[in-house]
Amino acid sequence: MLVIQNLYKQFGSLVAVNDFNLTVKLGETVVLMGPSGCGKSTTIRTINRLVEPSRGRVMLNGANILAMEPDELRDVRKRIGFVFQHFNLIGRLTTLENVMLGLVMGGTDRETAECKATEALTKVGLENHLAHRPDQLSGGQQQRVGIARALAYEPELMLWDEPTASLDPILVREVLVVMEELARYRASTMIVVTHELTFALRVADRIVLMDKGSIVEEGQPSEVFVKPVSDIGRQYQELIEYQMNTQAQSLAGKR
Ligand SMILES: Nc1ncnc2c1ncn2[C@@H]1O[C@H](COP(=O)(O)OP(=O)(O)OP(=O)(O)O)[C@@H](O)[C@H]1O
Repeated sequence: MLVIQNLYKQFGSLVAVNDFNLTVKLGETVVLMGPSGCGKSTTIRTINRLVEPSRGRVMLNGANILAMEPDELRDVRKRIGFVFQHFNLIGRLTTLENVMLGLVMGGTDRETAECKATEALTKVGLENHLAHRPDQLSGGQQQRVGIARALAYEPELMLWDEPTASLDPILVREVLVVMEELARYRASTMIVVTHELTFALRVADRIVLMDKGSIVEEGQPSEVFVKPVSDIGRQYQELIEYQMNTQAQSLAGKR
């Protein structure tokens, strides 16, 4: 279980995350949404201290990540997968080597690392691309390598920071399909920052809406998007209605 208590982050005079509290159950998928600049990325990055929060507690299975010494932090980070918007693959390494690299650097022997990396790449449907280099892959495939890199650690918690944001719409789908499968399989607890409404509607167990650094609303998609209680929630509701109406009208026009 992940328990985030009073998480707070200030950049100079700007409060980016303002007393954020959230409890995430094992295997749950929480989607964090909100307007640009409301603090989603900063929140998710403070969980494993890619960004050092100003104060708060992040308890993963009872241990406070924010109070950990470097050695302990390094160990706990092996149990937390992070998928970024930019895949940051190493161009001269193959797909397999890119996924193996972190494991080997973390002390896993090469044979075990190769086994785990192959298994992770198979989970994301890239078992036939092990020897390819990043420039031989599409953006969607490159992001799937990024996902496999996180999965290879068999993480108990996966943090996703806008994993589809740098992909064109056709490639977005292939990444969302992989994410959806992972969420349904409940292999790990997932916190996903995304603007992908369809994914949020279909896959999230819980939606957390943020505005100006604070949580303004949370609940199941059917609550937040159907009976919103916040302005941000109402804006998403209108957007969903608009998209559904537009699609219905264009379908009707084609008949
Ligand atoms: N390293 C930093 N130094 C100073 N200010 C920062 C830093 N990182 C983020 N901020 C500011 O903190 C606020 C929250 O940023 P954050 O990236 O967390 O928002 P976000 O909701 O993820 O936005 P987006 O959806 O556009 O990615 C913004 O005002 C941003 O400019």
